[in-house]
Amino acid sequence: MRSPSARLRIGLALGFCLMAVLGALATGAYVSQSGRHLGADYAALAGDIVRAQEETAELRLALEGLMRAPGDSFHRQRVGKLLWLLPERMAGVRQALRRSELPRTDYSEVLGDFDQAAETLEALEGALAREAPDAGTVNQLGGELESTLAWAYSRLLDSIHGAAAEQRRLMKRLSLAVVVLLLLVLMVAGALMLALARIHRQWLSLHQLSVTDELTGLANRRRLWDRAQQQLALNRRDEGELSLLLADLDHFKHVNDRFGHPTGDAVLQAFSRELARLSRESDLVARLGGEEFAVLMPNTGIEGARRLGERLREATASLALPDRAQGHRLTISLGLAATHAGQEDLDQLYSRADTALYQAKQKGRNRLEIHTNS
Ligand SMILES: Nc1nc2c(ncn2[C@@H]2O[C@H](COP(=O)(O)OP(=O)(O)OP(=O)(O)O)[C@@H](O)[C@H]2O)c(=O)[nH]1
Repeated sequence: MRSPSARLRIGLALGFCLMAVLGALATGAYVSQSGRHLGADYAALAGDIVRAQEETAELRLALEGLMRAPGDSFHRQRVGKLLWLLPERMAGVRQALRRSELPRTDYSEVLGDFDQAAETLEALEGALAREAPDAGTVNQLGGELESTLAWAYSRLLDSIHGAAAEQRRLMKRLSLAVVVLLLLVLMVAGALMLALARIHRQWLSLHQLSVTDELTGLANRRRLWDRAQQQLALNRRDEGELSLLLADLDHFKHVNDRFGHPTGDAVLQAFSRELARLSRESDLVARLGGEEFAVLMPNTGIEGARRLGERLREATASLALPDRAQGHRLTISLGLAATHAGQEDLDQLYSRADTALYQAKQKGRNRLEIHTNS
């Protein structure tokens, strides 16, 4: 037994396949139909027909002229030429029609008219071939020929104009379809770009959150670790120095117990601001957790780092605390270690700085201790 959601998925997939097949069939039919219409050269065919119409009328006039002046060689030559030209023209139009995209039903009657005109033409040639052609017969046959062909050609022109109009309609529809398609593509591309930009923004803010301490806005332990690893790798190449200063607020439990946890938070935030203010831009200031902080100082040796530590220790003692903690004297203990040319890994450097911090606590707090590598 399939679950309802599986059935729904199968139904959707089948529906999609059906729509895709129907869409493909409809598109194929439309494209082949349009292709036939769009590819047809109706202008050339119409041109041939108009010329044939003119020549038919010309034949009748030439016949009348010849009957008025039977000895006139100009009329004789003209008639002779047109009698040769007319069947040629009909054969040409016949062939063009066969090759054209016009449906046969549109011109089958015209082909019948052509057959009839061919017979009339034959009779006309017979009448003209007599020694003394009868003007009445010749003019009558000429008139019949003209009216048969004029009617046939005008019906043909109507069909061609209809087909050409259809061709123009198709062109318009196709152009509209192309514009709509283009707009759709642009809309989809735009929506895709917006979605990507949004995902990218969300990813950036998520990444930022994952490396930031929520309470203080400082870097967190993970960020400090990443940055320290990079810096140690760099120092191995440029033989630079790297100092790590650990700072731990003294008797912070007492702050929480006496003023409450929210005030303790506010004290941590005030201290963080001071720590960030006193550090250089190239330093990385982080909260490692609880009341323990760290400052990673690239290209800084023990002496420079010690000066920052002392400044920080003094600034903490005179730090303006939140109202509820007024009267409390905040102090910190600091542990410092430095390494040269990335000789140690981060765990070793951290461990030495932590040992120095432990010593500072042991020696009475509110002091800075240095762990040298000797
Ligand atoms: N308000 C607040 N307190 C915290 C936070 N994280 C840790 N603490 C408190 O920090 C105090 C740390 O106490 P201890 O580890 O005993 O250290 P301490 O009291 O500072 O004593 P020493 O480090 O030995 O000077 C505990 O009371 C924790 O509850 C925090 O995010 N906010």
